[in-house]
Amino acid sequence: MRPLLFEKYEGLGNDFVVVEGTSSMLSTDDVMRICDRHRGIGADGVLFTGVSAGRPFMSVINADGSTAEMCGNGLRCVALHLVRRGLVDGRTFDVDTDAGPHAVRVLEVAAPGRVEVSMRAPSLAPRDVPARFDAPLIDGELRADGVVLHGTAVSMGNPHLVTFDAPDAARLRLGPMLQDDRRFPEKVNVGFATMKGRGAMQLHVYERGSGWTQACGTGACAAAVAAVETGRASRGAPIEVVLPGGPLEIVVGEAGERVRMTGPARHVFSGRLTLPL
Ligand SMILES: N[C@@H](CCC[C@H](N)C(=O)O)C(=O)O
Repeated sequence: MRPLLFEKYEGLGNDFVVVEGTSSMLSTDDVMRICDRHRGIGADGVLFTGVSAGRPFMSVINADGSTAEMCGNGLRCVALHLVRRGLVDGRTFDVDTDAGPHAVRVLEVAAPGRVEVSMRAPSLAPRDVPARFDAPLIDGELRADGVVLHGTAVSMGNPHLVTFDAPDAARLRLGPMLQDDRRFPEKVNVGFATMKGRGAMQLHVYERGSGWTQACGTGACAAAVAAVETGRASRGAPIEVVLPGGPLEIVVGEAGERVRMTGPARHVFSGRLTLPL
């Protein structure tokens, strides 16, 4: 029997159990049980954080126990946690992730907290996504379950496929099918976007390892990048991405530049549990 101290955070309803330490502290089974919404705490994933050799870090394990390279909403929560706990000096610092360092700025600590993240530069190169296509997939034709739709494949450090023309009625079955498409060898987060003018869109994301979520930060960035790449939105101008859990503000920089994401992060409660659950 082992005690575990944890914190519950959420960003637009994308919710996480945050643990100070490294991912080796918990087994895959522990993570799955902790994230179970009926028999555990309930979360879309577990985030591990702390400061190692003077550098803040975050690692991400999805609710099904799989590892993710990056999590946008999670990074806002971790940034808030590091400031609340006094583990960093000031409110502007870098956090190391499996997708590289990301600069964060905690704008507001009191609820509802607000954090700006300089996300890494997106890549559409198939080897980066990764995806088995000969060239970047930009509004490329896809077929799934008899439906013809168009998709753009984007890496935000983790893999995303964004479509703007999937019929609403087909979304629930297309999400899991596209996620398991063998052209995405590491699976893919699938975003279903609808433009609302050039500066706004609605987005639903079927995430790797946690299914349909209230919000996905990297998914919102990938959708904004896809909108810019396909001429639906403009570079350098804020794009409001409205997810089921609420809006994120995304700005896509010039090609090769980073994407800026700004949104809320909230501490929900602190807890202690005894493992194994
Ligand atoms: N919800 C996250 C993304 C979490 C990781 C994702 N499920 C994956 O496996 O890539 C976000 O806010 O970005």
